[in-house]
Amino acid sequence: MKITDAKVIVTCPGRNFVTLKIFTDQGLYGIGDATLNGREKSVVSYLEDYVIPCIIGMDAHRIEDIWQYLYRGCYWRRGPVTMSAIAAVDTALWDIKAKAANMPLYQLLGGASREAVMVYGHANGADIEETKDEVGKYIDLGYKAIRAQTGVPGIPSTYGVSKDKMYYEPADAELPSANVWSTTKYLDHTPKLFEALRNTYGFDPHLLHDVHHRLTPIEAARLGKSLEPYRLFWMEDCVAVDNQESLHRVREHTVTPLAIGEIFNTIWDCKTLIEQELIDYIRTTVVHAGGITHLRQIAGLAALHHVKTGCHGATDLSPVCMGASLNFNLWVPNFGVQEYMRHTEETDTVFPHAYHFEDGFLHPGDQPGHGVDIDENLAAKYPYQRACLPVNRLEDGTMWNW
Ligand SMILES: O=C(O)[C@@H](O)[C@@H](O)[C@H](O)[C@H](O)CO
Ligand SMILES: [Mg+2]
Repeated sequence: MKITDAKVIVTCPGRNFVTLKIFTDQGLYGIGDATLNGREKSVVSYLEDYVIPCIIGMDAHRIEDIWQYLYRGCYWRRGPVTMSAIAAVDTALWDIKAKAANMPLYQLLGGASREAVMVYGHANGADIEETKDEVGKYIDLGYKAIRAQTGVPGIPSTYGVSKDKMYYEPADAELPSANVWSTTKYLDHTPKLFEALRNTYGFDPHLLHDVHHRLTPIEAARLGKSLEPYRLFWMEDCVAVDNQESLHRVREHTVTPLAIGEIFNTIWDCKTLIEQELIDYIRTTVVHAGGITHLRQIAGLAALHHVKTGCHGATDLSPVCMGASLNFNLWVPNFGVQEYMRHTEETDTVFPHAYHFEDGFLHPGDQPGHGVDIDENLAAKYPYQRACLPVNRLEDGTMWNW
């Protein structure tokens, strides 16, 4: 089955999405997500100018070979732009292969290992009271796992807290908006949130929290220790892990489970953390980590070291990524949880999909392929709008991690 053509579709139904569509000589097509929040056009160019001309004429069934061709063949390996572009090709090809087999994609991976995929939602509020109410709303919706973020007194805006409760989108301006950060205030406040949540809702719901790369290892160790009585499902991105060995410091002090990896792109970015058993959940996802083909290898390495998957699933990952990820998650033996930040209604109509939510779980559906399509006419009504992720400074003006 030959690849006859491919095109990139950029649409902004509330936020930007980049989608690759690959056509074949058998009339089948497949789609893959190539969205890189705040840097979308670099992946568009990578695909249009370099990848698409190479893959036209190739055999669409040779997914592994095409992956290796794009990875080894570009010489400049790894990185978010390259790996998102490769992921889009890979996802579209798995979609095509599953359609050709007339099966949902998870059947090709090895079949379902579970009935459905546990997901976590995002509860957030300006203060502890509001966050408590929001967590309650997610419990009422049937969620078994909930991420909780709250505003910190004395800091004007905090990561993870938004007005649009269901559809949080941090890329909010043409130029990066400026946030202010205080580690001292955050470290004092956060345990109070989880104390309040456990006092109100007990220990049944899984509770998660995202630190978003803001602490040093010893500060992260202190936070992990102070959260131990509230038995979190995980503490995410507690430090910026450019220096991965530094995670030993956190591990030495706390048994709060750790999740890292949403900004990783290859198995090589995960290797130290997994092999040295410095994390409990790996956050790599289909779109930013080279597609199903590569994610499968990461999960295989993780399985050897008791590390479970916890795929990134913020709104900047399109429904196409979500569909592929759910097929992957239904199969992957060492599944942990899937993040599920809901897309807006406009986004959901641009990307008709077979996946559905029920009682805290998502199922990918049983449509042939990954079960997600794109309505190109509708997509064309929402042109690209430049949007950047924020930057973050300490109270004295020093540049910090957002
Ligand atoms: O855990 C998460 O979902 C995040 O850390 C994201 O909200 C992240 O900030 C965005 O994906 C950035 O585009
Ligand atoms: Mg995160």
